[in-house]
Amino acid sequence: MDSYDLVVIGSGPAGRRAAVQAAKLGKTALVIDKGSQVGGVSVHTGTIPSKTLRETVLNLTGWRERGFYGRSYRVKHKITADDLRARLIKTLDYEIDVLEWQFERNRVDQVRGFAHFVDPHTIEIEKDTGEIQRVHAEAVLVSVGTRPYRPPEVPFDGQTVMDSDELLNIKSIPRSMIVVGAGVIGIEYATIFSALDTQVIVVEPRDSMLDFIDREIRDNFAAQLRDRNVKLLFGAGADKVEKASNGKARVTLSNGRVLMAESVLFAAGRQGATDTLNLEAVGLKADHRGRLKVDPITFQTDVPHIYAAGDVIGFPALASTSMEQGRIAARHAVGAEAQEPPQFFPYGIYAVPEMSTCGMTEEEIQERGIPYECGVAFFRETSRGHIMGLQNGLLKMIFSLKTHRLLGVHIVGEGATELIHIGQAVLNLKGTVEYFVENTFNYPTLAEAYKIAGLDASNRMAMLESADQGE
Ligand SMILES: Cc1cc2nc3c(=O)[nH]c(=O)nc-3n(C[C@H](O)[C@H](O)[C@H](O)COP(=O)(O)OP(=O)(O)OC[C@H]3O[C@@H](n4cnc5c(N)ncnc54)[C@H](O)[C@@H]3O)c2cc1C
Ligand SMILES: NC(=O)c1ccc[n+]([C@@H]2O[C@H](COP(=O)([O-])OP(=O)(O)OC[C@H]3O[C@@H](n4cnc5c(N)ncnc54)[C@H](O)[C@@H]3O)[C@@H](O)[C@H]2O)c1
Repeated sequence: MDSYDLVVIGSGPAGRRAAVQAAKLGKTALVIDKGSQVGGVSVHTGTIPSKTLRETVLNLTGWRERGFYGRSYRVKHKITADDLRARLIKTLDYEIDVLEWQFERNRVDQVRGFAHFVDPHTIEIEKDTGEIQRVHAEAVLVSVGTRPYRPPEVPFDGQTVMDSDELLNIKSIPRSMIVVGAGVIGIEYATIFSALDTQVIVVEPRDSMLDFIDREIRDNFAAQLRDRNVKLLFGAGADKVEKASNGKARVTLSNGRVLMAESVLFAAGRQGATDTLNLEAVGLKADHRGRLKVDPITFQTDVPHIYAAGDVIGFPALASTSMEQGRIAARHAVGAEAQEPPQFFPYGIYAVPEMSTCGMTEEEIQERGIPYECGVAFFRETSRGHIMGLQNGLLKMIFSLKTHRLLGVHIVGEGATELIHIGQAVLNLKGTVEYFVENTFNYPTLAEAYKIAGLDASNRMAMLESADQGE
C-alpha cells in the first residue's frame, strides 16, 4: 500500500492549494478526485464557468457600452447557447492545463476515483475502471465541497427545470426564467440572463436578499435590477415546482401566487458532499447540510490528523477563502508554521452590476454602537466614469469617529471586485481616513472614487469634531 504525508480528497481550490503547499515543504502528497478532470466545482460548474459566462454575455451584448449608445445597443444580435459555450470550453481547457502542470512540476500525485475512509489512516479509492486501491495517510484533508441541493419533488430535467450545474448545458437561451433562491448563485445568474434579455423573476422566502452586504449598496443594486424589469418577489418561497402541459414551468409560491416561465433555475442552496465518505469509520459526523465542524484556526476536525477545508466546512464558501484554508491546513498538518486566517477578506458578487464588500457593514457598526461616519463617491463623479459612460456605481467607506480607522468598504458597479482590494489592504493594515486624503491616486481611474469618498468622510468628520470641541 502506498503511503503519503498528506492525502487530499477533492481537487477544488482548497485541495489543490493544500497539496501544492505540502509538496513545496518537501512532503509527499496525493490528490484524489472522482471527477474526470482536476479543478473541482470551482473549475467545472462553479466560479470559473459562471464568471466566463458573465464575461461572454457582457461582451456579446455590448452591455458595458450601453451608457453611451443606449439600451438597445448590441454587439451581436441573436446570441445563442453555443455562443455562450464557445468561450467557456476554451477557458476551462486552459484552467485545467495550468492545474495539471502545477501538480506535475510540484510532484503531487493524482488518482481519479471515489474516495472513502476505511479507518482513520486508510483511504480506499474506487476507480472508474472498477479497480480498488488503498492508500495510507499520515494526515488527510477532506475538501470534497458541495453539490446543488435537489429536493426529490422538484422535476429537474436539465432544460426546463435545472440546477446551476445543468444551466451550463442549456440548448437555447430561455425567453423567461424563474430563479428560485436569491442567494449569490441565484442573483448572479438572474442578472446575467437579464442582460441577455431573458425576463427574470426571482423568488425568495426571506424579506431581503444578500443580507451580508451593506443595505445602501443592496438597495442601490436592487433599484438597478428593478429599473431593467427584473422582478424581485420576496417574502414567499417556492412551495411547488412543476412542468406544465404546455412545456413551460409552473412555480406555486407559499402565498398562493402562481408563476409561469420557459425555465426555472433552482438555486435554493447547496449540500456538503460528505455522505459517501464513510465518516463513521473515523468517528466523524456531518451536520444536516453535510458540513463538517473544524477548529477555525487550524482546520482540524475532532480527529486531529483529519482536516477539512473549503465549502465542506460552510461559510464563507468561496474559492478565494477555500484556497487559504487549504494552505493553512496543509502547513499545520505537516508541522510547518501557519498564520491565522486574516481578519478581513473580500466578498465579490459577480452579478450585473457587480458588488464587493470587505469589513463591517453600516448595520453591523450600528449594532456594535461604534460612533462612525461614512464617505460616499459615485462613479459618475469620476473622470474615468465619464470616459466609460458609467451612469451607476457607488463606493462607500465607513470610518471610526474615535480612531479614524477604516471599518468597512462597500462597492456596487463596474470593477467593484477589483477595486475592493485597495480598501481591503487599508483595512488589514489598520489604515485611517488620512490615507485616502493624503495620497495621490492615478487619474483618470475608478480608484479615484476612494479619494472622493475619503474626502467626503473627512470633511464631515472634521465638522463633527470641531462641533464637539466647541461644546
Ligand atoms: C455557480 C457558482 C459560482 C461561484 N462563484 C464564485 C466566485 O465567483 N468566487 C468565489 O470565490 N467562489 C465562487 N463559488 C464558490 C466556489 O466555487 C467554491 O467556494 C469552491 O469551489 C470550493 O472549493 P473546495 O475546495 O471546497 O472544493 P470544490 O471546488 O467544491 O471541489 C470538490 C471536489 O471534490 C470532489 N469529491 C467530492 N467527493 C469526493 C469523493 N468522495 N472522492 C473523491 N473526490 C470527491 C468533487 O468531484 C470535486 O471535484 C461559486 C460556486 C458556484 C456553485
Ligand atoms: N461570487 C461568489 O463568491 C459566489 C458565487 C456563487 C456562489 N457562491 C457560494 O456558493 C454558496 C451557495 O450559494 P447559493 O446561492 O446556492 O446558496 P445560499 O444558501 O446562499 O442561497 C440560497 C437561497 O435560496 C433561498 N431559498 C431556500 N428555499 C427556497 C424556496 N423554497 N424558494 C425560494 N427560495 C428559497 C434561501 O433563503 C437563500 O436565500 C454560497 O455560500 C456562496 O458563498 C459564491
